[in-house]
Amino acid sequence: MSEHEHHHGDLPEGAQAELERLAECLGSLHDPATGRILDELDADIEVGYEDGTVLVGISLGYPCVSQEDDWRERVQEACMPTLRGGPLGEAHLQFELFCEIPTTEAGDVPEHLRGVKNIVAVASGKGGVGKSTTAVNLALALAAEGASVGMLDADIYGPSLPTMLGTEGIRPEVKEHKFFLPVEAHGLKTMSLGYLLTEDTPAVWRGPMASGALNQILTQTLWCGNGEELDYLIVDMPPGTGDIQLTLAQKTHLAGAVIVTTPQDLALLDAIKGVEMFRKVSVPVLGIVENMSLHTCSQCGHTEPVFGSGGGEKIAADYDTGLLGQLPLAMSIREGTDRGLPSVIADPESEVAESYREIARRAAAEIWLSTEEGAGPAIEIG
Ligand SMILES: Nc1ncnc2c1ncn2[C@@H]1O[C@H](COP(=O)(O)OP(=O)(O)OP(=O)(O)O)[C@@H](O)[C@H]1O
Repeated sequence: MSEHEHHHGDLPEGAQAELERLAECLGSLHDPATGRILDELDADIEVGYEDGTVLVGISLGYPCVSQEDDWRERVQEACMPTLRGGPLGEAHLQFELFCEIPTTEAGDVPEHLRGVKNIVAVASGKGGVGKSTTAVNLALALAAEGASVGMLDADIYGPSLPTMLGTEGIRPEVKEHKFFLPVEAHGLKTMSLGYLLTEDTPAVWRGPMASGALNQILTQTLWCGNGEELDYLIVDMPPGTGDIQLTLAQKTHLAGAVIVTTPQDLALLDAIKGVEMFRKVSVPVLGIVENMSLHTCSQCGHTEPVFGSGGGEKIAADYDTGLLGQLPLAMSIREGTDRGLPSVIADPESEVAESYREIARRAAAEIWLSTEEGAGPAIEIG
């Protein structure tokens, strides 16, 4: 992410006070991902003046490049009434949005995880609810919003990442006889048990071998070489809330967890177990994603809640967490992951892709809130 520039210029008379008023107006802008105003956030607001141009910069703690035009419009709207008729009334307004991704402090970070700023688990109480599909689209959406992202497929029962990203058959390179190098795909750094287990691995061996192999890829994947950083590492957890999941949650120094559920009652009960599991190990639950919540008939366009409605919202309220978003049961979502092109990259302009990006911004904004609680905004004028 780019560094802030500092702007100085010869200020017309009365301009300093004008810039201060502008900064004040900007502080009351609403941030859609957190639902708070900038004054309540640890957002940096910079207001400057140079050669007939008023320069405004806002820096947020989650990736959101797709939102720059929207912010520009709102900044213009907020500033114009103040500027009009004042000493800077003739000035142009130039706006830039910055994203500065915070780091979740994780105590003693092992060598292979150094440089990974935030590890996020995507979990579900039971299998088949679309956890892996959500995880891969979330990872791609964070990357589309400007973050550097890795994805670890820790689903020992059915590693699906290679299929979802079209990387089947690739074997990770090994560095210094010690580390696996992640496999790059669609801008993500990825690692999966699927790269290590072959089709010939006998089914009876899969369980025990898989947990050994999982331990190996957890401790031996070199996510960041040469001083690079990774903003987010998304971990696709094995489904369920048993010992494996609990150990994994404890071992991976998580910044937070996203729980995926369908609106069916049973899946919801399982989702509650998921929320409780992460609470037990003090991992913040970033929110709930309700998957397959509506079905749009491809024939007539009619939309209906096949598995019931409002469930995700209810757990979110009952368990003091947020509903990050809802995804419809859509053929395009399944087809995308089946052919190695998840919705976010197959059709970035689609409503589904926008839903995933919104979920990504909200989840990342929750991490920002949990790392910066109570810090307050920094305002620079000059
Ligand atoms: N919103 C959706 N609409 C249509 N199909 C979906 C949707 N979400 C997921 N699917 C499909 O449902 C199937 C199961 O999804 P996925 O593998 O993501 O679930 P999972 O919860 O990770 O399962 P597992 O427990 O096997 O790991 C896949 O074929 C996937 O393409």
